[in-house]
Amino acid sequence: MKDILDAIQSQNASSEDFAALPLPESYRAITVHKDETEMFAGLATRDKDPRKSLHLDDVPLPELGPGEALVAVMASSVNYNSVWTSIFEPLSTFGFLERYGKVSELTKRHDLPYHIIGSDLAGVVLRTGPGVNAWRPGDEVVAHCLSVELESSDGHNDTMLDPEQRIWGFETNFGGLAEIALVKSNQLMPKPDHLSWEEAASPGLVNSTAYRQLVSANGANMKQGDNVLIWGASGGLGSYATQFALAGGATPICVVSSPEKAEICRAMGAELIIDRAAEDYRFWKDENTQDPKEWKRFGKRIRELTGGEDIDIVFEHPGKETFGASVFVTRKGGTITTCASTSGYMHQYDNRYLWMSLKRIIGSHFANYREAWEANRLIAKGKIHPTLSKTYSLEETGQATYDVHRNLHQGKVGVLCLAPEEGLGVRDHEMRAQHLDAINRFRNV
Ligand SMILES: C/C=C/C(=O)SCCNC(=O)CCNC(=O)[C@H](O)C(C)(C)COP(=O)(O)OP(=O)(O)OC[C@H]1O[C@@H](n2cnc3c(N)ncnc32)[C@H](O)[C@@H]1OP(=O)(O)O
Ligand SMILES: NC(=O)C1=CN([C@@H]2O[C@H](COP(=O)(O)OP(=O)(O)OC[C@H]3O[C@@H](n4cnc5c(N)ncnc54)[C@H](OP(=O)(O)O)[C@@H]3O)[C@@H](O)[C@H]2O)C=CC1
Repeated sequence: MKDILDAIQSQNASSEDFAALPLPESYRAITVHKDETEMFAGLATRDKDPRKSLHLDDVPLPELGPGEALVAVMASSVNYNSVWTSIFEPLSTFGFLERYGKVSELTKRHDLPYHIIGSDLAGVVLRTGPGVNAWRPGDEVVAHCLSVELESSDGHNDTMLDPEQRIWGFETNFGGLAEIALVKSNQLMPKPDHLSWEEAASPGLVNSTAYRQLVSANGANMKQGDNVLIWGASGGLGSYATQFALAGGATPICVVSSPEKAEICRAMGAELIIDRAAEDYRFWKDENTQDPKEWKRFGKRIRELTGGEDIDIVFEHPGKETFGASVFVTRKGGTITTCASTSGYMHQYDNRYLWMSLKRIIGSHFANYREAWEANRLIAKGKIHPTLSKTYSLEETGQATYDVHRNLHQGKVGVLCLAPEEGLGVRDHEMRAQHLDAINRFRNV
């Protein structure tokens, strides 16, 4: 591993040099264990502690198959799916691996008693399998997390519709929170030259998801002037949704839960901000009953901020807690686009406000190959910036995941895998200097 790291850090090793480097038989990786899936039985979601279920293990290097690549991972990031995996909710991910293992001889490799997690990476290609021509050992890359088989025509227009669509490192094994990862080569994209490894690794999953959910015609198809209500606007998804709204000429109405988070949104350029904690919205009277008066109070506040206008697009993900309010505050003909249900997936809303006002709910999930590529291109061009707030070592991934689970973080939380320290891997210093303030906006808040 040391030779691999030396070659990467030299920044001038050739593709042949990388191809000649021997690969280790094993590597360090963050895992959950199949025999521990019941360890939190009976505990409330909040009390399930990722620090107990995430392990740093030595694991054998998987065999490389056709169309695949082994990547030396310099940095990765924590996503909320890392939280779900670590608390075995809503399902243990081993069911996904078992199911994937049944697809073919090659996919059998994924069905193991341990699951190497992680759905983001920035690093360097070490080896490519048969049939890979677009990438070579030594290429500096990031990887998006869409894994598809593409054998069915169902996915040929939009790769997210493939019946064998999976999220790498969540529904497949050999993820990015590790020193080496196994990906399909069509997950690879060029690493933005002006970013460090940990900065480049942090946008992938959430940036692509926000791009499809908000910008793409497969999502809300946002246009100039739209009022976009963004829940968790300084969080993982929200920090990219806010940037897309601003960059696309829309008006974000950012919902956050503290003055510090409100300040981050202001620093991104947002002007209309609601602190849901300070204003104490209680959309639910009790576990089964919502309070439409609170939806109205929230809508009135939005109208105050916008000068009387309602919301064109709601960027939804909290789910149960907020969905009733989201449907209510959307304007006639507007769109609620949802990709998650952090606070509960059995939503309740008043359907009269949906049908009588011709609103639409759009389900959105990650991004297709092209959308992921376009989202990464915007990062590489410096039009959208990483929102990395803090970086942990691989050993500290449990703590990093705990922070996200408990909503103690801002933007994105990074993890150094092979990178010995932060700030390495930048090639285009001139471009970096142009965007330095924006790149560092979420740091140390
Ligand atoms: C990029 C990052 C993303 C995120 O972070 S997202 C957040 C994290 N992800 C999650 O929380 C999602 C976790 N996944 C799940 O909870 C489950 O994964 C799903 C609920 C999404 C799906 O459940 P399942 O059990 O895998 O599949 P079924 O499709 O519900 O299959 C159950 C049975 O129902 C049958 N069925 C499906 N559709 C129909 C239909 N229309 N009519 C009749 N039957 C149907 C199937 O065939 C199957 O049957 P048979 O059990 O016998 O195989
Ligand atoms: N389907 C897909 O493709 C994807 C789905 N997801 C899912 O989206 C969800 C959010 O992910 P991500 O943005 O990375 O997570 P983060 O935790 O980084 O950000 C979410 C933000 O939402 C806000 N929030 C949390 N709970 C509530 C609540 N009950 N009511 C209102 N606001 C709330 C918080 O902001 P504040 O406290 O400031 O209001 C929080 O910072 C997760 O469930 C994740 O699994 C994520 C990526 C892709």
